[in-house]
Amino acid sequence: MHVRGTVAGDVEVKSVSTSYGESDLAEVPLRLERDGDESTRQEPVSRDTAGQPDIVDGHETTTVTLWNKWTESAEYLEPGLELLVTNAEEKEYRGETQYSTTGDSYVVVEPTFLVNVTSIRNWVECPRLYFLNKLSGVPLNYPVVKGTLVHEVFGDLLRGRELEESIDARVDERGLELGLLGETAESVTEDVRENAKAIEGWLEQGRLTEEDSWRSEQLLISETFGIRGRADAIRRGAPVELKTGKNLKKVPRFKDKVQAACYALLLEEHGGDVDTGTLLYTKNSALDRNEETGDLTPAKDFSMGDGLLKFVVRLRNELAAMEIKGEIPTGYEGSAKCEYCFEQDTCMVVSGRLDQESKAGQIGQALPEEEREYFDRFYRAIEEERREVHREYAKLWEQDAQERADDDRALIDLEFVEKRPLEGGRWELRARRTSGANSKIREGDFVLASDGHPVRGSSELAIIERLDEEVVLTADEPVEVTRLDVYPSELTTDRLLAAMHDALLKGDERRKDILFGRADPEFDTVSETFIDNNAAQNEAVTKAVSAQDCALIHGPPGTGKTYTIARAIRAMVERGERVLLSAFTNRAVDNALEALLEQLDDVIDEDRVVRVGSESGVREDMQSYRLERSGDPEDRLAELQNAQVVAATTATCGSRVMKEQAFDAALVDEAAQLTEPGTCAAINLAERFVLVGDHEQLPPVVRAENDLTESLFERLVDLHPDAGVMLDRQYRMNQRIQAFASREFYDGELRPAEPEIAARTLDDLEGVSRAELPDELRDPVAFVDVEGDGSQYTDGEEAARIADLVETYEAAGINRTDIGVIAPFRAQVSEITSHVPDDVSVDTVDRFQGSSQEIIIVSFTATGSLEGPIFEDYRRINVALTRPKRALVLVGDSGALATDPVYERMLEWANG
Ligand SMILES: Nc1ncnc2c1ncn2[C@@H]1O[C@H](COP(=O)(O)OP(=O)(O)OP(=O)(O)O)[C@@H](O)[C@H]1O
Repeated sequence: MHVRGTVAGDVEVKSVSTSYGESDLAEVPLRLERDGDESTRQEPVSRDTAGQPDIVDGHETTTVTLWNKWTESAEYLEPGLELLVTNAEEKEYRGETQYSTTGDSYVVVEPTFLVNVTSIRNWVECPRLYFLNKLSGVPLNYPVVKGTLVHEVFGDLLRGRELEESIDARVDERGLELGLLGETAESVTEDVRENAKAIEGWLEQGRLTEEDSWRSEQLLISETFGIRGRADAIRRGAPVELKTGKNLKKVPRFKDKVQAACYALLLEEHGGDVDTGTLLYTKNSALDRNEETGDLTPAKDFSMGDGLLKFVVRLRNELAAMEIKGEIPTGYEGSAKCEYCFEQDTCMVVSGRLDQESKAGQIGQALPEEEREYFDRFYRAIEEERREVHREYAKLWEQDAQERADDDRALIDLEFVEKRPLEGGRWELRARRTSGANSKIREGDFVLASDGHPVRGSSELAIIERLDEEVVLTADEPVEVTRLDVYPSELTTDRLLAAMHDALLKGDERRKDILFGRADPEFDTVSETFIDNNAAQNEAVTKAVSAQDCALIHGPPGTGKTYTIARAIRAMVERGERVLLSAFTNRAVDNALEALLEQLDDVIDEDRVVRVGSESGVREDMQSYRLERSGDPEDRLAELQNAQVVAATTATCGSRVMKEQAFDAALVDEAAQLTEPGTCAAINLAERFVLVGDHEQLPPVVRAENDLTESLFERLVDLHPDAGVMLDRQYRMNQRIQAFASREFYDGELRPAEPEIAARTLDDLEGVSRAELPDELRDPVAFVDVEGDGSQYTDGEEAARIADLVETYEAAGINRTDIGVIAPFRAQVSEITSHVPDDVSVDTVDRFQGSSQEIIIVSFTATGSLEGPIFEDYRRINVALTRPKRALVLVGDSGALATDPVYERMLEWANG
């Protein structure tokens, strides 16, 4: 029986005498968890449990006794933490049902906190090392790249690829990284070959006996133990870990055993019975027998004892509890000796700079207090964001398939079509969609492809190659795919942390003075005219070009932000500077790049402009600028180094490759949609920076509510008003359309750039006459009152009315592709989509930001009262109302809207 609940009070640890001698025990008051609908709940399978375990639920508080070594985990317990005890024993005590651990029990603290296997491995080495790794990320260095290559070749060999072919292909794929490291393909090939020999020899042995069954790298998630990771390989159901180092002892290193034991736990949860683990030290086979003494066999097996598995769970508990409590490890938690640690210096520097307690001690001077306070705040905020990612993982098993689909996180009910082996041992999987449901899942995404359940079924990490009526995926191993789930990734969180670390601990002092408001940004004198028909744009370019530190360009909708950025970059390029162009989304990067290419036409050669990004992320017409990663290291390096303009998303700016680059200036578009550390990822790479954005439009997209919700752009606009310029002439909207937004969000300062813009109407479109429209639609702004159907997130009546409007416009000669419909909820987007023809674009505000249409129809989806979030943030309504050029139609219940002052003013304007 499993017992799960929340710690409800103080935990008492004590020693008692039993018939076996002195024993430790901890009494934990636990408020038992109440689970959902009994009939639909599936329980995880667990070690040593025949059949389905029962879970005790209800609301009552009981006592759970943890015996012996589990008292170590009890030490970290605090009220509010979640606890799971597997295979617990039930007993009656003074009329109360209580529970205690048995010999088969595991005690898991905060099981939904999914700890990565590599984190546990780092933690056992030293908890402080785990923290340092988390903070600074893994830099680009040869051992890391070589390690990755050897792992890739290992996977290829297991999938039956030929050794030399695999090495050549894998080394080729890493051309760019190797180039940056100054390596040649030949020397790396040789190095990898030496390591791969160990693998091949060992595989051969296995094949001789014909007993081996293999599979390559597998992603495993345990909902019971709160662990996830990717095992390098599984042989006869047992984990095999590859290490590119040497080990001349008979037995594997302890930390390596711990890692293999994590995979054993994961495999057991998936129905396995693991009694051994294998470590393969590939360097052993490259050593010279005459020079080395010891056991040179690469493969070391060990038996997977119960004690080790439990030890691993206790380690994981310690880590999870510290993270949940937001504590930072000091190193005293473990027994490692600092003098043997390669990271001792780094550890001391970080401890010194941040004034953290550390076993290694501190060196250097502490950062000013306000910077340490900033670090603490943002560290916490980023970790909260990580928790949200962990919650996303938990939803993989907490929600059923339909809930996942409704939440837009899965494509379900696919019909499996076929699996086809690809060259190089990978697989192509095909499935047919049985419904046209919308989903977040896009081509190029990593997804969990499963035969029904992403965690409990057979599942693989796959890439979506194509997504229309049919889904085409590629994966390492075949799976009869019937369902795809969004794969939650911590990569963004990891990069935010590293960007903050770099900005604070490696950042230039002057830069920090600016960021913390200790100094004012300075400007050179530049008297050139860059743009002669728009004074604010000209001032913005002048500020960008002359900035010694930073410039901030505030660009309301349609004011030529992209144009201004392009013009500024051209001026910088003409001055011989190297420039980084970045933005939050790939789409924005490509848009800006397109505008820039026009400007750069006669200024520099095309090959000096490089777009860094993945094939699926970069727009079709920008592919020719995309930096190829594979090929000869020297050529790849030259291509990047030669580039005077590099364009990449801010996430990519945090990649190992981009972190090696340096620029004179970084220009960041859509900066108001970026968190502070997200912005730092780009500006860390440059001497000075220019942020362009509009804090009256959408804020950063984050899961948690904390310091990450305000952009650096917005903060700096307040902090350094003199470094800012607001573009005040817009090139998009008819005068009538822009009036409300200008008044409400831009102090009435926004105006049409030219009389023709102000006077735009649908009459300007070919074959269109407003005279053919009903009276109420002739004005550029119209309000259509619909009472609505009373549902919370959808409104069928509004959807039907919108379908009529589309028909009316069509009858007046308007192309359907010129109409956009914006709704506040995805459910209403689906509802409207099912009412209107396919070529009308219907979406949420978030997906419309940055684009424009001739006609925009807004569905408010509010009935009766305004309770519940409609466009819950006024910035969303600003975006929605500023997308159209020639006509805007608002559809909603005027009674409900009039209850909010902003919407009331909107109604007055629309009806005016
Ligand atoms: N100084 C200018 N003279 C003439 N046309 C301009 C000028 N500045 C911008 N434009 C035009 O105005 C339109 C909008 O410009 P742009 O796309 O740069 O705006 P934006 O502010 O980036 O828009 P959004 O708010 O959608 O991000 C474009 O067609 C652009 O060519």
